[in-house]
Amino acid sequence: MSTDTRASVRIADVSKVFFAGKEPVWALEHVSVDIEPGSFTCVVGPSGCGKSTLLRIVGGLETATVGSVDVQGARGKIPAAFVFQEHGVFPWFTVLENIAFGLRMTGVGRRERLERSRDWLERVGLSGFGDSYPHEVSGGMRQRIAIARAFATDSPLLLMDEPLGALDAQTRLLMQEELVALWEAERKTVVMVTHGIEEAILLGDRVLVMTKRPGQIKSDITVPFERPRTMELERDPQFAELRHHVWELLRDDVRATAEAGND
Ligand SMILES: Nc1ncnc2c1ncn2[C@@H]1O[C@H](COP(=O)(O)OP(=O)(O)OP(=O)(O)O)[C@@H](O)[C@H]1O
Repeated sequence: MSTDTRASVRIADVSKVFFAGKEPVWALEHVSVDIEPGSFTCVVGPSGCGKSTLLRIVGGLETATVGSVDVQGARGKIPAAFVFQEHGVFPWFTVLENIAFGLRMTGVGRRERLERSRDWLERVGLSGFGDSYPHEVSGGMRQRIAIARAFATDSPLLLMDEPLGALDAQTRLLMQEELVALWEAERKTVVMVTHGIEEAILLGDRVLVMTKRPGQIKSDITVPFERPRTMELERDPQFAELRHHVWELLRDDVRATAEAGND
């Protein structure tokens, strides 16, 4: 494995304020996290606590008001590849062209682009759909395209914002297993925002639990389960215990957020 596939992230005392309406909105306050190369970090927290903002700051789509983010090892042209919940694929490109898009942006030649994209097409189970357009495939398949595109780039850092959030419950379960297997084969550095506690524990090496807004890191949990992991893990009593622990950490802040009507 080349060292290109690994990136580390140092988030140092990051705070973020938005000035959009009458009042400034503090989205994040004093967030410090070190992310190890090749690790899978999941971020959970109440709605509107600043999870996406944190991810966007790490990926350079937003700037921190205070503090800094340092990404090491991201030497390619695309320092971080994003996967969003929806609208992550271009409707005017075929499935194969969508996967190849990230490679095109990094200047990979046509032949290699096609080769790598076809490989990824197969790895995400879409071999027969290379020439289809996104509207011709299911929502689950569209997310597979977005995930394949992110993995196919040379970016050593993948930032995923609720990548499975728009899928129906059963497709989501299947995709969780697929995602964990893909990642275990690649070991890129991943930071993933999710509302799913089970998902975070199944996929992550580590779960960062955030407080309500302004988001702070309330707890930094190391997930103790061996890899490779499958859904079977959910039957482990230790899994249930950890899920309960994370929910206990979240419950009051989730309730307070809901009662305040924050989104
Ligand atoms: N560009 C922006 N301008 C103004 N306010 C913003 C902007 N982006 C985010 N916010 C506000 O910052 C806060 C944090 O938003 P963010 O989307 O990061 O939360 P989140 O935890 O990802 O939410 P959710 O779980 O609901 O997706 C929210 O109150 C949001 O309204």
